[in-house]
Amino acid sequence: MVPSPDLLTPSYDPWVVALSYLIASFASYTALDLARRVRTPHLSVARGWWLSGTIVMGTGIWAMHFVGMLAMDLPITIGYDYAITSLSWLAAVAASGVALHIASDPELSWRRVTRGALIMGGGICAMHYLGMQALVMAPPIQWSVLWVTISIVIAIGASAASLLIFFGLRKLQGRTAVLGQIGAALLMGLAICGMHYSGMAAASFPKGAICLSADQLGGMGLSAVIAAATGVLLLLATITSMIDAHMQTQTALLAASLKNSNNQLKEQSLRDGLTGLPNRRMLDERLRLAVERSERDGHSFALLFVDLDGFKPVNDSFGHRFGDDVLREMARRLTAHLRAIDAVARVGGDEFVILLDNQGDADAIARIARRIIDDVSAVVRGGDEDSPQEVRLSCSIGIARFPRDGAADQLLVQADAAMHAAKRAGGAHFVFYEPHMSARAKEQLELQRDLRQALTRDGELELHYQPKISARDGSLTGVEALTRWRHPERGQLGPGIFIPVAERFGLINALGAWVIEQACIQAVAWRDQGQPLAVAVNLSVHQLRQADLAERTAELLAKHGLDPALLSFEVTESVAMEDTGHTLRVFEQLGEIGIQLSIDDFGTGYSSLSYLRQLDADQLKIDQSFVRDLEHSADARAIVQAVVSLAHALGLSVIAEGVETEGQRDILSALGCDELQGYFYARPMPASALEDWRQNRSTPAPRDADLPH
Ligand SMILES: Nc1nc2c(ncn2[C@@H]2O[C@H](COP(=O)(O)O[C@H]3[C@@H](O)[C@H](n4cnc5c(=O)[nH]c(N)nc54)O[C@@H]3COP(=O)(O)O)[C@@H](O)[C@H]2O)c(=O)[nH]1
Repeated sequence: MVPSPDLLTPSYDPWVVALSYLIASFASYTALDLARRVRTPHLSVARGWWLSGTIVMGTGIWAMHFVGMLAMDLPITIGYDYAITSLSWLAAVAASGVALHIASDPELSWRRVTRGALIMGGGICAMHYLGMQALVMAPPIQWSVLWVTISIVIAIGASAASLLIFFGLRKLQGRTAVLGQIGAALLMGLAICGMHYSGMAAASFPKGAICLSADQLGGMGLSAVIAAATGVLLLLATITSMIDAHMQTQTALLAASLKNSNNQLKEQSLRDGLTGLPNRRMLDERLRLAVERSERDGHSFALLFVDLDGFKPVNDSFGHRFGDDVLREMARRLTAHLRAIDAVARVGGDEFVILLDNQGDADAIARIARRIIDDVSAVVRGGDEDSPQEVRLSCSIGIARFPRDGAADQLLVQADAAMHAAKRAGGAHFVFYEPHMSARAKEQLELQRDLRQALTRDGELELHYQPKISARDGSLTGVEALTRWRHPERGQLGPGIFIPVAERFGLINALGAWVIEQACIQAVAWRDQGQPLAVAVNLSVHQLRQADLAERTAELLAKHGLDPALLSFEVTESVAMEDTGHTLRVFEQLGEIGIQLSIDDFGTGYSSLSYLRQLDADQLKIDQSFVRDLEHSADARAIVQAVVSLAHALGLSVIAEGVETEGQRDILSALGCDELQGYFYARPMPASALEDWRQNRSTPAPRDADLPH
């Protein structure tokens, strides 16, 4: 522009211009940072960030304007009207508030960009030209329409660009996001300054003009206000970064603790709760890796199946707490023999499997097996000071080697078969697997293969139901679901045959889940027929050890819309007494979702009274061995009497199983049993037969197919 002789010619201090650009960029950076956080799902937090962002951005644009004004040097003293200056600040803040609100929307449409840019650009212009109005000049400032238009276009264009940049930045992560944000802030600073200085170019000050507001905000006062505004910006930026650092630490802590919990859960699902040793699942994984390594490197490895001799009597006579101590001690002794590459897992009550990796030498394996037997045979001391206890156990070991003894999936069965051979030889002994031991192993393998298939097919597995009868009035109180397997070649098989196979080969949880779901479906069907009947399901120890048993059960109940009062679980006494801490927790969780719990085969194990009291059970089921002897043995009657009194004292009901005769029924009723179950009333039968039986209680129930046991 050519200077006009009628106009005052302002000059600009380049350092202050640069400072105005820095302030605009800094405000943009802080505002972008705060705006990013407005998108948090927490409403109150989002509002906080929005308010801070609004103030920072508005104040930043405003401060930039006045620093820009400070950069201008006119040959007269100038000052700004207080009220209009405050209004200009408000205009900047309001425009920023609207812009941030738009920026926090999840989607940015062109309509929104246009609206946002118009409001924000309009707000900036309002701030700028109000700010210029605060400079009350006589004669007034002359305006160039062209430059005013250019400044408005720049303001709106810069606002649109800011919104687009802001949305673009959302997709960036980490360092790239920070660099992107710095770039965007520098660009926005340039746009804001561009608007300001083109707006200034639009203003001309006539020669001889005086500033009527010279006595108001100007000179040191203006500098102080700008310094304060910039201070607010800095303060907010510092607070933001402190909060951010805190949040990042919190997030990192949370992520670490989540990872930790996940690892713990994963670890727990692979470990036996009582001994802390790997469980069957983890053993399978170790085996898979050992086979892979062996096939790749040509190494051999050995699997030792270790079964404690005489553990059950110890457990029965000394109690489960001592039994648990013994198992933990045995786990420790077995582990002591291992190298880092080996593994020992607990696969059953008193059964352990040792994997000796990279070891195929029969002599070396035999030496290790001998040492294990010697160690296991050392005395175990336990109990408390008042009643110290000590026992001496031994163990039988079966050994199978890979690849010498055949396919990887048969190894465990072969080691098991060899272990049984060691037992037959009197125990405290180890035996290497020989092919002639395979008959049982082969049968077990075939059964597990067939059972795996049966679980995926319809119709081979089915539930039979055995009625439970009220001892008081003979009414039907519920049924026990008992699984049957219609094997395509072997005919009907009883659970005594296939449940142990399912347990040994890791199929029991799938089978157990199938049983619970079928029981739910049947209970719903009976309920819908208007004849609701509570169904009791037997739980295996492996199911009880599932960390999410209660959760899965609740899901099944919800899926089928079944009232938990129509489903109950039976857990044998010996299982319930093992790993008591865990059992207590699971019983509590199941109780919380409304599942009734019965302690099955009661009297065959060794239950501590205090533990029984803590257990959240509802019923004791007297084992059929006591019922069998009732009519001839005063001891059996005394035991049943004691169990009934104990149960009732603990608030539990009592059911007797295996009732086969009228005499047994009468004695059990007289002794105070609440419910009775047995062939005297009915054998387990399919659901359809049970419906007939129900309708005609006088007709003898159909016989359960003869099952091989
Ligand atoms: N984990 C799971 N265990 C299950 C499941 N289904 C069954 N089982 C358990 O298998 C064991 C054998 O069961 P089963 O061969 O079905 O025998 C049951 C009855 O048929 C039998 N019974 C019933 N009344 C009498 C009788 O008067 N005399 C007599 N000699 N036997 C009788 O008793 C068995 C029921 O026992 P219990 O469970 O203790 O009530 C057995 O331990 C089942 O628990 C399954 O799905 N999962």
